[in-house]
Amino acid sequence: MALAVGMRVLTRSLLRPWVRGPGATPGRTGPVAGGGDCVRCFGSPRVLVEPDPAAGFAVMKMRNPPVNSLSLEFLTEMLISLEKLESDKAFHAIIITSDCPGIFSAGLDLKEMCGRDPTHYAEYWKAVQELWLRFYLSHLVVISAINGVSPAGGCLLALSSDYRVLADNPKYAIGLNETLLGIVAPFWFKDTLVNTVGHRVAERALQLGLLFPPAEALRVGMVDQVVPEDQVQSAARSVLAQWLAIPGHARQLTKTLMRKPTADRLLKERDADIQNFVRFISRDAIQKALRTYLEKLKQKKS
Ligand SMILES: CCCCCCCCCCC/C=C/C(=O)SCCNC(=O)CCNC(=O)[C@H](O)C(C)(C)COP(=O)(O)OP(=O)(O)OC[C@H]1O[C@@H](n2cnc3c(N)ncnc32)[C@H](O)[C@@H]1OP(=O)(O)O
Repeated sequence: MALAVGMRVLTRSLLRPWVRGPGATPGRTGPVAGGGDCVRCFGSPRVLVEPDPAAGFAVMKMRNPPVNSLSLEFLTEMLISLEKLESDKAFHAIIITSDCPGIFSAGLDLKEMCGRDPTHYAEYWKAVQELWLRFYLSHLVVISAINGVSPAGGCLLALSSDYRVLADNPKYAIGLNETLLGIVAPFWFKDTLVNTVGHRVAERALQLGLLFPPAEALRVGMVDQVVPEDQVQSAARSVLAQWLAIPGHARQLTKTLMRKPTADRLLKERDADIQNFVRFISRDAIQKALRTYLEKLKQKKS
């Protein structure tokens, strides 16, 4: 409920054309982060959407610096952008990528899960569930152009797409590393991983909290392609052509056939999953583990 209200408010206030200033209207030319012009860009403070309706796709750029951590606001903005693209018949695909150098997404925002009250935890978890459900089941082709490190929730986001292209940089590790934080990946994170890499690889990766560098990620099937860093976006665009050449209804029904049983499990147990999360994350020991982890991240700098 709170998420629905939050989304309505954000839809009105944030989903505006990228063009700034008085009289800005959708469809005008405006500045793109990093220079150049962008025709018909739109978005919100944390999500820039560069549509190419003639080609049938849009690039969704995450820009929640410094690390694209998935805060409640950021999740909500991503959902709104996705919804907008899904409801426009001009779009058949999206490429999701990052605008933060070296980071695809640092995963769930630890500050949303630390030192807050149970109502907040419940609202946050509902938004995390929603993001996964919407991306995992989207009728659009979703390609991840992974141009940075992507632990935990960042990896989940990538795993929710239909195809993953990873930049070949040894720093760009990807995986569900929750156990390293002293927390547990919920069953739908686990199921998404199992569906991608198989049971044995997932079992080992989850227990050890493995973060796979590119060559390893490709070997175990966590990503579909590894390319030189400067070719991630072009490789994602190239592969999209293959996906878009398939009759849309057949591809969509097949995607649903493959993914619905996994999504249904969460849909059936959604409230219980929220309660589990709130109980788990509220435990003193878990709060302590998260605080220690955040502290370690800070100390790493000094
Ligand atoms: C019985 C079963 C019940 C199950 C119930 C459910 C249980 C809970 C499930 C929860 C699932 C959780 C999923 C997650 O996604 S948890 C998040 C995991 N993410 C990570 O481990 C990544 C942490 N970050 C890093 O490793 C590095 O920051 C990174 C490699 C991404 C970038 O390094 P870099 O050196 O470039 O940047 P800094 O480390 O200096 O970070 C810059 C600032 O950003 C802050 N930061 C980083 N990551 C996060 C984050 N995930 N959330 C919030 N904030 C983050 C970092 O602290 C720095 O902040 P300051 O500038 O203020 O110091």
